Amino acid sequence: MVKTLFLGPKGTYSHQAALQQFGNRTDVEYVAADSIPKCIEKLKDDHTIDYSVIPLENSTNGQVVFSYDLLRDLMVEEAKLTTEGNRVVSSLEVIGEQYVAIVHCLIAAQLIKLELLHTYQKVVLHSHPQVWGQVSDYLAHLRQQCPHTSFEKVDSSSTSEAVKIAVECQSKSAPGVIHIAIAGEVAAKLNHCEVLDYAINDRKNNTTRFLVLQRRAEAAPSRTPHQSQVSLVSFTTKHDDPGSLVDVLSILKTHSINMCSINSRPLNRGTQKWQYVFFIEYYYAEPRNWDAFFKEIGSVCSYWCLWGTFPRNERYYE
Ligand SMILES: O=C(O)C(=O)C[C@]1(C(=O)O)C=C[C@@H](O)C=C1
Repeated sequence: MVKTLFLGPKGTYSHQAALQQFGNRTDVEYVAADSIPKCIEKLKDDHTIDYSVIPLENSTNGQVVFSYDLLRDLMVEEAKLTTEGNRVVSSLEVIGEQYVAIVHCLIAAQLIKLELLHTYQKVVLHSHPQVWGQVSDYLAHLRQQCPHTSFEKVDSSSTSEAVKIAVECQSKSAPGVIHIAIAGEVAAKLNHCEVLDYAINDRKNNTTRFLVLQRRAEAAPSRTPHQSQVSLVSFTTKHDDPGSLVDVLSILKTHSINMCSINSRPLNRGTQKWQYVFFIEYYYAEPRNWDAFFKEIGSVCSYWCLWGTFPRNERYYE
């Protein structure tokens, strides 16, 4: 048996991503983690775990910063331990990606007509913080429909956990207060709840991208990427050098490598502010001189980490 971690409990979109990655295998045990950091920490430290699935970005409201910050912290932490020059050889590597269609629903313990929501004094909404930016227009409209109702948002560790919490809170709530979770339909079914409204995300093609990670195999063959593969690299520049970021990106251009994403997160190093870790992803059409490419990257970065090279999931193009 192999074990994969996902942000639980069952019924989360992360659970769906893990099922998509391993679903047709019969030798996989799905282990729910109660936070995104635990998905990384347990994979790193618990060698009975083989894989982990974490959300990375959403097509409506962008980066899942919790995950980017975990990769940043791991690179900074391991820069002190495992480097070849200024290349950080991280203990984890990315081996795949999954795309999950996000279809949010309004979910409650008991069925009520949406048009009666305005009769409540208070609506308490529960969901994962990444969700609020995916349903902001919908919630603004809902508030307009309920001018005398107060609304409160409560963050939870995941969408499916939000459903469980809404049910627990409802059983103890005062009259006139209703607890509603925003999650997927599977989470409603698993918790025997009612869907009050369906597909409430502001953008109907709302999709979240997930990364699949494993511990880096000690003697990992340095993967020379093949066509339609993607590489994820994080790096810090020599901040005070003018054009230091351009120096890194121009190496991609020199080697005719196409960057398909760039993100940054605060470096949070000591008391210095406004310094960043950059994350880039790239792919290319023909094989490259990777040794030369990596040598040049290393020459202009403070330190850098190749998180992995993995097949481009065809759902990227949908
Ligand atoms: O809470 C879940 O269901 C998750 O899988 C986490 C997560 C996220 O962190 O982005 C994944 C997809 C959605 O965008 C909402 C939440």
